Amino acid sequence: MSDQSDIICALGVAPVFSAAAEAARRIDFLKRYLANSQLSTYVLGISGGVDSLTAALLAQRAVIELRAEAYEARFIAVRLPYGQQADEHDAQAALAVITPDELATVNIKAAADAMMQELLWAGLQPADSGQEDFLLGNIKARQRMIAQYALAGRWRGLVIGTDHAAEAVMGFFTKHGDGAADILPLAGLNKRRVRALARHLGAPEHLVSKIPTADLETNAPMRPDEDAYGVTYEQIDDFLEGKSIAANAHDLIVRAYKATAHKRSLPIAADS
Ligand SMILES: Nc1ncnc2c1ncn2[C@@H]1O[C@H](COP(=O)(O)OP(=O)(O)OC[C@H]2O[C@@H]([n+]3cccc(C(=O)O)c3)[C@H](O)[C@@H]2O)[C@@H](O)[C@H]1O
Ligand SMILES: Nc1ncnc2c1ncn2[C@@H]1O[C@H](COP(=O)(O)OP(=O)(O)OP(=O)(O)O)[C@@H](O)[C@H]1O
Ligand SMILES: [Mg+2]
Repeated sequence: MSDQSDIICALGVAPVFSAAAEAARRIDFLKRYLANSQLSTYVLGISGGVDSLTAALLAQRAVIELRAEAYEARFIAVRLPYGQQADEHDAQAALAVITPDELATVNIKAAADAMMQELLWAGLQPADSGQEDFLLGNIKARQRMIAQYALAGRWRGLVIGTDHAAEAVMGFFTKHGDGAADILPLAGLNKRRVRALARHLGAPEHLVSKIPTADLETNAPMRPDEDAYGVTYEQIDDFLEGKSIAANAHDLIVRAYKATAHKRSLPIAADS
C-alpha cells in the first residue's frame, strides 16, 4: 500500500459520499452514544467557522430526535471569544441557524492572559514576540476546552470535538486543546464533505464556503489555515479522496502526517 492509501484508510475516509446518508448516520451515532452513556447533554464551542456549525447542526438535531423518543437530552452551544472576535457576526449567524437549546458565553481572555503572564514571570522566555503569540494561541485553545469540560461536568454532558480528516492529516489542532474531546461526529470527512454536510443541513452559503481559520494568533487575526499549511484544502481534500496531486503538495502532506502522529495517539507509554 502507498502512503496515501495508508493515510486514507487510517483516517477512515470513505470512497464514496452522500451528504444525506452521512448526515443521517452521524445524527444517529450522536443519539445512540448519548443514550447508551445515559448522559443528557452535548456541549460544543461555536466559533463562526463551518466545522463547529456543522457539528452543532448534527448535535441539535440529535437531541431533538432523542426528546421525541422520550429521552431527555439537550445541546449547549458555547461562545468562547478571546476578547472581541473579528468575525463575531459569523458566530452569531451560526447560532441563528443552529438555534441551540442553550447558549453559554465565556470570554477566555482574562484566563488565557493571566496564564501567559504567570508563565512569563516564571521565566518562560519566548524566543520572540511571534513565538509568544503562538504559545498563547495554544493556551487559548486549551482554555476553551477547560470551559467546555466544566459545563459537561456540571450537566452530565459530553464535549463534542470538530476534528475531521483534513485537519487530522495535517495534525492542525492543539494537543489537549481543541484536539481533546469526547466524541467526533465529523471524523473521516475531508473539508469539502464537511461543507456538503453543512449545506445539506441548511447552513447559509457564506458560512458554508467561509475561509477556514484557527484564529489563534492575536498578531494575525483570521489568518487562513492554508497560509500555515503551505498547501490548499483543495489539495488536501483531493489527496484524501485518493486523487493524484502535485508531487510537492503530496510530499508535504505525507510529511505533516508522519510528524504529527503523536497528536493522534494516546500518550506514548513505556514498554511494559
Ligand atoms: N514526537 C513526539 N511525541 C510525543 N509528543 C510530542 C512529540 N513532539 C511534540 N510533542 C508534544 O506536542 C507538543 C506540540 O503540540 P501542540 O501543543 O499541539 O502545538 P503545535 O502542534 O506546535 O501547535 C498547534 C498547531 O495547531 C494549530 N491549531 C491549533 C488549534 C486549533 C487549530 C484550528 O485549526 O482551529 C489549529 C495551531 O495554529 C498550531 O499551528 C509539544 O510541545 C510536545 O509536548
Ligand atoms: N472563538 C471560539 N468560540 C467558540 N469555540 C471556538 C472558538 N474558536 C475555536 N473554537 C472551537 O475549536 C474548534 C476548532 O476550531 P477550527 O477553526 O478548527 O473549526 P471552525 O472554526 O469550526 O471551522 P474552520 O476550521 O473552518 O475555521 C471549533 O470547531 C470550535 O468548537
Ligand atoms: Mg475556525
